[in-house]
Amino acid sequence: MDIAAVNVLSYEDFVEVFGNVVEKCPLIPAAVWSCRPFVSVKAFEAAINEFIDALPESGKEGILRCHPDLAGRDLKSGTLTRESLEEQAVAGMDALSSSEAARMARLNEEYKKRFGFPFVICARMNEKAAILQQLSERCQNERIVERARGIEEVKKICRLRIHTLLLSDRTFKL
Ligand SMILES: NC(=O)N[C@H]1NC(=O)NC1=O
Repeated sequence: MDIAAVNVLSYEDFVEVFGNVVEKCPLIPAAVWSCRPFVSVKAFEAAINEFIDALPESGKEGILRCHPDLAGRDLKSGTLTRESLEEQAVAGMDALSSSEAARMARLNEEYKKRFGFPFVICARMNEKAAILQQLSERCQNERIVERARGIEEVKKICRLRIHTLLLSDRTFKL
């Protein structure tokens, strides 16, 4: 699917296709639909980023809170979204040793307790060891720094999800 095909989608189809480009936040593509026509995929991504940037800080934290923990409860219970499951598998989150899993769980809890939102990182752009290291380092940051950092990671995840959808056969058939 190219940007011309994206631009002619009804809002129902648009939200069906792009509804989870920001994890569990279909409101974002639903809002951005009215910015069409997009001149390019980059412009589509920019419209989403601008919408996110214009949110109050509480809204940005809300976006972060819609993300499942890495190697967390949803992965164990099989309730991750399709996108998140794929991303976590690429980063090896479904194949942690028991000591890695224990460390991840402990640091995820420490992070959430400190900031009030979960640790978010673009799993497709990081390997297991880098994720654990970043989680440990980012636990030391200030809350404002982490909120901004998490949102930048959300944008990276979103960009990769859009690219995957535009390349996939499923989207093309719509
Ligand atoms: N917590 C967190 O980073 N979650 C995610 N990261 C990612 O790439 N996909 C996710 O669901």
